[in-house]
Amino acid sequence: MTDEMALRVRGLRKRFRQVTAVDGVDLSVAAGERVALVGPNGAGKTTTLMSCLGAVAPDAGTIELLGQHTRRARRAALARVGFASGYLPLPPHLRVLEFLTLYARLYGAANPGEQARAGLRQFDMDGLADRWGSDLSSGQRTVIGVVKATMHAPALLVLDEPTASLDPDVALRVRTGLLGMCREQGTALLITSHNMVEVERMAQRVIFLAAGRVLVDGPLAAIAAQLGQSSLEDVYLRLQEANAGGKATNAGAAS
Ligand SMILES: Nc1ncnc2c1ncn2[C@@H]1O[C@H](COP(=O)(O)OP(=O)(O)OP(=O)(O)O)[C@@H](O)[C@H]1O
Repeated sequence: MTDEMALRVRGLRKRFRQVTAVDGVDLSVAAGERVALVGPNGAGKTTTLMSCLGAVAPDAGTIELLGQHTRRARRAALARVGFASGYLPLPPHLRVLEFLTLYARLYGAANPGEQARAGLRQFDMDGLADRWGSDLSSGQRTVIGVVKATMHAPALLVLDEPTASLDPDVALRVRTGLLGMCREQGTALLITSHNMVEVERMAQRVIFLAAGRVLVDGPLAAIAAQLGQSSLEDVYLRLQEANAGGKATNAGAAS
């Protein structure tokens, strides 16, 4: 882990026609830190992530990825970032190992086949190596997407609802693999999820977004204590209630 920030976003704004999706978001993820972005449907989580990754062009704001301003040096920064979500497709006419080996080659691995196998082992998914992309279930495709996103040991891993379509056993394997990787390699993590148990297990800090704005940002224990709640689920419901009533709660620690 270095002193370099993995991600620093300031004043991010994005509007889609009549909808303000992101309305002045500031957030940061330190090197090696695990942060969850949570909030109700339509809060602006995916738009924030996509802006950070360059897939959405923001209307305003600055984004620094791994010390690089994305307007100037996005490509160099993105080479050290991994991204996975439950909605990315897989090529149907490649076997899983071929697909991963192709990516390992693109990542510049010295031994792409071995790197692909190691990626599958990390998530206990060796059994899928010879399966065709077209034959995988949506959950299996999701896990292979996570393997693809992590094989090159990224400095920052961005995950958009990575376990939404996974059964509890596979979701546990994915979480265990990810946490092991973050600890061993010092990978920073920015994850969105609607599963509050998952957020409690994966994240050291939680950023709660509603209507495109950050309501709370801080370690879960500090937020829970400040709001007098015992679980993230209760914190979530309390914040959503306050936000719906127009009383945004500023319970957060500074990012
Ligand atoms: N390409 C787009 N065109 C028009 N509106 C969009 C587009 N993408 C997102 N939006 C709108 O922006 C708002 C934020 O959407 P976003 O997908 O970022 O929310 P989210 O927090 O990720 O939601 P969810 O939890 O449901 O995935 C929503 O009102 C959505 O309808």
